[in-house]
Amino acid sequence: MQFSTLTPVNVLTGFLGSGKTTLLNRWVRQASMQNTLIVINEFGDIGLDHQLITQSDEQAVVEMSSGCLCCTLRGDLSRTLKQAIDSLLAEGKPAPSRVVIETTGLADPAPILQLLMTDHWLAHRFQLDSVVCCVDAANGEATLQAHRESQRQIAIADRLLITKTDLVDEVRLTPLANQLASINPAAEQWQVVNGNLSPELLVGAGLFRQDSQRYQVEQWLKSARYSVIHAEDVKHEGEQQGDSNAAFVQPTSQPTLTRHGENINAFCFCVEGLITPEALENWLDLLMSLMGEKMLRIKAIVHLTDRDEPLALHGVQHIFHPPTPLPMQCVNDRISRFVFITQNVAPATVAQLYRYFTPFNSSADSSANSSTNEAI
Ligand SMILES: Nc1nc2c(ncn2[C@@H]2O[C@H](COP(=O)(O)OP(=O)(O)OP(=O)(O)O)[C@@H](O)[C@H]2O)c(=O)[nH]1
Repeated sequence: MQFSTLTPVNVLTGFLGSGKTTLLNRWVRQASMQNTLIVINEFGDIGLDHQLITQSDEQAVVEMSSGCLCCTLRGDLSRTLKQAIDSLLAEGKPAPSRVVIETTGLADPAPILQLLMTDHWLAHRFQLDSVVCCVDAANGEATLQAHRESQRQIAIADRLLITKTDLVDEVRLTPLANQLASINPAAEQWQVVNGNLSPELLVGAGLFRQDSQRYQVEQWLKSARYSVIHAEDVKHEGEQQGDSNAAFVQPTSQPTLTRHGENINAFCFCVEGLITPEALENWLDLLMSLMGEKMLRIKAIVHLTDRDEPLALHGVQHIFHPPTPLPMQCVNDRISRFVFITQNVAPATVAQLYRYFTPFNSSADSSANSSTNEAI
């Protein structure tokens, strides 16, 4: 098995004023962050954040201003990284061993993740390690109610940092923490004052861990944190009425909706038994063409009929990373698990569309054990 040599990328997001720069300033001073390239994206011609970052010989800081990386500056990320790396090499310095991208406070992180997957130059050199999102303990709840961008930043994150906890008491903190968990049940939550947090807690959420040279499947997928819907529980109308051309009926489990207008749904869809590559491709194609914009993030471990080893899939909106074949010993069973983080997509819809491409009983002839996941 060839191990990944791609440079890890950490995306630091969070709403305006949530404490990103304060955190970054502390973060990059840590010894483990030596040889990190920091990319700061700011609105406006005169960016200030980069001036707030303590610079040293060990790190390079580059700034991308005059627009937002998630909309107008997409093509500029590869150019910026390439130029920065070229000038480091020209100065006789090593290529960076990590890249941290601080987004603007209004950025939707999804397009930035997409960019890492779709830009040829980037995809062959870098891989996402974690999305870290700062949430202001004092203003977080109000921001969540008012700004869709904030909901999406939280939904897509691997780590949620509740900042400025010195400004609020437990009575205000607990509802915010619960709210964040309802939007993103799998993200680790940490409380941070003035950016003071161990850097190890910010990295290492990716599938491949550089430090251990191993794939950490369950730490990456965190499927047990989500409410679960099983393919086997979704009834096809034809199974009840003997009419294979009929439409689908509702599955047994109902979606859990957050109390936000945007209804961010995070759930895990499990399939026991092997899936044909055709069924997987057709199902995902249909999902992406019907509701790609609403698919904030998809992670999956899939067992297919045409191969022994499992595949890891990672998608953002309608874009998928090339599948990563995993060593068999990375997983404990042969259950395929799809984690969906969506905006306004009901688990029922995802499950019903899956059944559309799988003939009756195809998922029932499994020798796999039943899932160990539990609904939240
Ligand atoms: N009391 C308190 N203030 C904090 C904390 N973290 C950050 N701040 C302050 O909050 C303000 C905004 O922090 P920044 O780090 O600039 O936030 P940002 O997310 O980079 O802001 P934008 O670049 O505007 O999106 C600054 O005045 C910080 O000093 C904290 O933990 N406690």
